[in-house]
Amino acid sequence: MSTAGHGAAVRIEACGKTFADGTRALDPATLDIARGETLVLLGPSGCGKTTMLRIIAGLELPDAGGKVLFDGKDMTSVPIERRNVGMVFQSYALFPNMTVADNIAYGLKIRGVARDERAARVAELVALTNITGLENRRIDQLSGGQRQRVALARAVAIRPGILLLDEPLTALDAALRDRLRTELNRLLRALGITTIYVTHDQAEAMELGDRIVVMRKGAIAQIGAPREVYFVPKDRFVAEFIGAANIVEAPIENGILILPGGRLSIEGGATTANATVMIRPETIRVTNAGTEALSGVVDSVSFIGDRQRIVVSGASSKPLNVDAPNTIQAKVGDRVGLSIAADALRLLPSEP
Ligand SMILES: Nc1ncnc2c1ncn2[C@@H]1O[C@H](COP(=O)(O)OP(=O)(O)OP(=O)(O)O)[C@@H](O)[C@H]1O
Repeated sequence: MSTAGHGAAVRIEACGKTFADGTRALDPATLDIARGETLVLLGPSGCGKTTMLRIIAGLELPDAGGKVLFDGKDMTSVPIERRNVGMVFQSYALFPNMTVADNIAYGLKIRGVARDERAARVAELVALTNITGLENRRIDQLSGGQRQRVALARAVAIRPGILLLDEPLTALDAALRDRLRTELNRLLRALGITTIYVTHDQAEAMELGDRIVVMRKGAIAQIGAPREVYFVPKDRFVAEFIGAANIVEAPIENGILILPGGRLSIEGGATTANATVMIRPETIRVTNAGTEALSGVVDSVSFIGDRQRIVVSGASSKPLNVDAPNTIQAKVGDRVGLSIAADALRLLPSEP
C-alpha cells in the first residue's frame, strides 16, 4: 500500500472575502498551487491567511466572482465533506475518549473502509508519524506533541488530495516545535499531498514551504521560493517580516551608496536622493578598522552561542545589526571596518 503521490492541483481564482459585518478579510486573489506542492501562507495576525485556507477547505464561500478549482474542477459550492481535504488546526479537535488508533481510523470507518484495511492504514500512519506504541492510549493520556501527531495521522488517513494545516505547531513549546517541524517536512515530502500551511512564523515557513505567500492586510505582498523572498524581498514589509533586516536610507551617487561611515558600491544603484536599501545582518563582515571603505563603532555584543550579534553605530544613519561568527573578538567601543558585498545591498522601492 502506498500513500504517495496523489495530490490535487489547486487554483483559487479572484477569491476575495468580505464578511457580513463589512470586514474586508481578503482582497480578490488568484493563486495556483501545483500538485504535491507545499505552499505556506505567511503573515501577521489578521492578514487573511485563515480566511484563504477556509475558502479552499469549503468552510467559507468566496465573494461573488471567486472560484475554487481542484484539478480544474469547480469546487466553489461543493461542501467540505466532498472536497477530499484533510485538516489540522492549532487545537487538536480529536475525540478525547477514543484511542489513538480509533481517532486515526475514524474517517476511514465513516467512509466504510473494511476493518483489515483500516488496521493496515493505522499501522502505516502510526509508524510514519512516530507514535508507535501509543495506539491504545486515550487522547487525554497524550502530550501536546503526541496529540498533534495523531491529528496529522488522522488528517492524512483518508488520503486527501489536499492537506490544510492552520498553525498546527503554534501551541507547542519551542524545542518540540523545531523537532516536529523537521518531522512534518519529511512526512509531507513522503506523502506527496498538496499542502497549504498557515503560519505567522517565518522559520516554519522557510523550512516547510516550496513557495511562500507573504500576506499583508488581506493582500498578497509577494509569492516566491523561500530563498527568493528572503534575498529578494519586493518591499520593506516583506524584508522585515522575513528574517532580520537592516533598512538603510541614504543617497546613491553613480552606483555608490553614501553613508555617514563610508561609501559602498551597490548593484543597480542609479543616482537617487534618498534610496531605501536592505542589508541582511549575516552579509556584513566585521574586520579591522582602516581596512574597509566603511567603518563604525561597536555599540553592543550579544553572544548567542552559534554566533554573535554585534551592533555597530556610526556606519549608517541607524545602528547596523551584524551577525558575526562567535570567534570574532569585538568589544564595545572598538572601531571596526565593515565589509559588505555589492550584491548584498538590496535596493527596495521607496515608500511614503
Ligand atoms: N466571521 C468573521 N466575521 C467578521 N470578520 C472576520 C470573520 N473571520 C475573520 N474576520 C476578520 O477578517 C480578518 C482576517 O482574518 P483571518 O482569520 O483570515 O486572519 P489571519 O491572518 O488568519 O490571522 P491570525 O493569524 O490572527 O489567525 C481579520 O480582521 C478578522 O478579524
